[in-house]
Parts: sequence; structure tokens; C-alpha cells
Amino acid sequence: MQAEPEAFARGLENALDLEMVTRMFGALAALSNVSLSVRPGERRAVLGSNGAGKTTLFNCITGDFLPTSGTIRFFGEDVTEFPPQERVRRGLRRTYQTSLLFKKLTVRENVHLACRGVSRQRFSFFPSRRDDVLIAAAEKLVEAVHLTSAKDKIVADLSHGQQRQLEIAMALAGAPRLILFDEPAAGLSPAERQDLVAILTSLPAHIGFIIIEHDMDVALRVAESVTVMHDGRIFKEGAPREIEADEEVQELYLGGEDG
Ligand SMILES: Nc1ncnc2c1ncn2[C@@H]1O[C@H](COP(=O)(O)OP(=O)(O)OP(=O)(O)O)[C@@H](O)[C@H]1O
Repeated sequence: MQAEPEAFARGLENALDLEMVTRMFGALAALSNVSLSVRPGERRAVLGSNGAGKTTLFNCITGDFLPTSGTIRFFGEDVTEFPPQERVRRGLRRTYQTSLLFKKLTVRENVHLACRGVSRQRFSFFPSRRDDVLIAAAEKLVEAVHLTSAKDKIVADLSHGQQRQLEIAMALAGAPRLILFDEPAAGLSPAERQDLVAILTSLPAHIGFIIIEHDMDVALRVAESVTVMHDGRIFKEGAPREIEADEEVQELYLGGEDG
């Protein structure tokens, strides 16, 4: 389908458009005039040393923080002032650095609750007629994150890596169009990192994501585009190979504390 010319002008073809987004904390600009566009289905890595503004960027996109100034559009709609739940309803998801899982429930129960929560906009422990559909959806998500053999395990008994995989399944509940992954490889073993790369690269093509990741190997393998941040600003954007070979980026980031 051909989009209207004005639609292109307004950025309707993009999953996400940030225009001059600034977020102040007192006198500190955690984000400073950040403009960024992500196409539907695009996989983007956001790199940058500690304090570069990556998490603040995610918080502004999700609505956990409102920007001090600037505009955020999600699939063409101005969501700048929307609360987080309204963005979830439109297909935006995120994972956090800290786990938000129900530790005493099984893998399957966690994913099922996520599916129910997203479908009704709240968590409920009472069954409904749609439950069989949601249970089937949950099974598929458990499989997509390679947890089928652990599906009846209590979350507290999972390895750290399995818990991170489960968080991805939770983010996939409903009909996500864009997922923000916040350091999904943190604390994973090399084998678990391989598994993570396989999971992320096997996601359905229409689901885009932005990944904050300190593990360059993981980030550059799963992403098709890279944004490097520094001091709350966008320092560089490009394809993984360009960014990897960029001398200024190497000096700033790859050769630094996180490289
Ligand atoms: N809630 C807050 N209150 C005050 N300052 C904050 C807050 N959140 C972030 N900052 C500051 O904003 C700047 C950017 O922080 P942010 O967490 O976005 O960086 P980051 O790139 O995600 O870093 P890291 O890799 O360490 O997570 C930092 O100087 C940080 O101290």
C-alpha cells in the first residue's frame, strides 16, 4: 500500500520518531536534542558508555519519564504525553535491567499472565473464555524463547539466563510492534549469549527492536543499525560494520571501559 505524501512528511512510515527530545534532571541534560527514527521491523542497537543517556532514552520512549521538550511519535501518532500503558496498548514493550517476573509461578504461568495482562490491560487470576487462546499463545512464546523444556519450572528455580529468556517471552505477549531490550545479555554465560542471539534473530520480521547492550558482539550480531550515544547526544549512527570500523567510536567507546 502506498502511503500519502503527507504521511511520509509526518513520519507515518516509521515505527518511532523522536524529534529534538531533551530530558533534564535539574541542570543535567540526560538527553539533549535527540532525534532518531526507527522503521517498522528495524533492529537497532544503542551503544554508549555509562551515563550516555541510553536508559533515559528508553524511559522517554516508554513514557516512564516525560521529556522536558521534544516530540515522540509511535507509528505516526504523537505519544509524547501518553502514559506507559497507552503505549503498551499500541504495541510498545520493554524489558528492564532488573527482573519483573513472578518468581513463585511457573514459566508458563508467567507468560500466560503477561498475555492476559496485555489483552485486558490488567492482570487477573480469574479464568475467562479467551483463556484457551491465550494459553496456546503463551505456549508459542515459551517455545520462541527456547524454554519449552523448562515450561513447568518455578521461575525461582530457573538459571539467570533462562529468566532473561522468559522476560523476552513476556515482552512478546500481545501484539508488539517495537520492543526495547535493556541489556538482555547482562550476566549471561557465553552459551546463553549464543542462545539470546538466536532468539533475537528469529523474532518475526514485523517486530522491530531497540537493544541497549554493552556486549558489542551480541549488539552487532542482532542489529542492522547502530546509534552511539555520548553525553546525552547522538554521537554517531550507521551500520554495524561502519560503527565497528569508525575510529572516533573506537576511541570513545570500544577502547573505553565497556569495550
Ligand atoms: N532519575 C534520575 N535522576 C537524576 N539523574 C538521573 C536520573 N536518571 C538518569 N540520570 C542521569 O542522567 C544521565 C544519563 O543516565 P542514563 O541512566 O540514561 O545513562 P545510561 O547510558 O543508561 O548509563 P548506564 O549504561 O550506566 O545504564 C546520567 O548522568 C545519570 O546520572
